Amino acid sequence: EALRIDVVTIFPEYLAPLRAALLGKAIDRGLLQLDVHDLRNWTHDVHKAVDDSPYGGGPGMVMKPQVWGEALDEVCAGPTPPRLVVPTPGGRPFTQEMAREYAAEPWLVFACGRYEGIDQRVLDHYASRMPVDEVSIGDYVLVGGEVAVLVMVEAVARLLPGVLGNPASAQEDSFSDGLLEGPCYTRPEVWRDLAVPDVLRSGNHAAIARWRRDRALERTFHRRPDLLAALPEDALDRHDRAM
Ligand SMILES: Nc1c(O)cccc1[N+](=O)[O-]
Repeated sequence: EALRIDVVTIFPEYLAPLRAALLGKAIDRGLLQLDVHDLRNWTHDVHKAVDDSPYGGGPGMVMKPQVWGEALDEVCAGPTPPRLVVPTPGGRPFTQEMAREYAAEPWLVFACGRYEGIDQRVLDHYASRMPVDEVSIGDYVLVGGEVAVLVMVEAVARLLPGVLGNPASAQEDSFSDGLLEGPCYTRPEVWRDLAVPDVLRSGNHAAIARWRRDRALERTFHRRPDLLAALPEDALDRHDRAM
């Protein structure tokens, strides 16, 4: 059963890249189904208003509950409800583990908020009818949720059987040891006076594995010490610790 994805947004054209390249082919092959809906289709005024000023004052505008209610009632209609995913800076961090969870779902609906966000009552109302996840892809300020949906759909779709040539699980293993990927090289042996590290051309597979792990530990230590701290006690051997 192909994963079904619906996206509701005021900028449907922002989701066009999902129909290009690898993901476009996966859609053509029926590995996933993507439908993008313009939220303004559920407005009834001449200005197609989707937002209004915030109760309590403050800058910016808030997206109106009525419009979202009519849109999601229609988009989420079906015998079994979807999982509703709302990208927002105040959400739970999106992780590879969540991508795996989502790839196992039959139906995901993404609600893209703009402005200061969607009236909270929309999330509260739908939480009584289906799972609602408020999810963040990172601690920086975007203009809306559309780009976050591109990120999440790519991370999820690549896990679906048949989407990638070689099964994604192999690449995911690079995360499974909890370290960052180290440097990689290919031909030529020397490029602009920079040579490939000798060990990688030595054919000594034990030395190569050791060198690669050392580079991964070094990089993780310098760029993501939080990942090192999160490693299980027995993940690092004596040599690792001496790095
Ligand atoms: N960070 C952010 C935002 O500023 C607006 C919408 C969604 C997100 N996010 O998913 O991380």
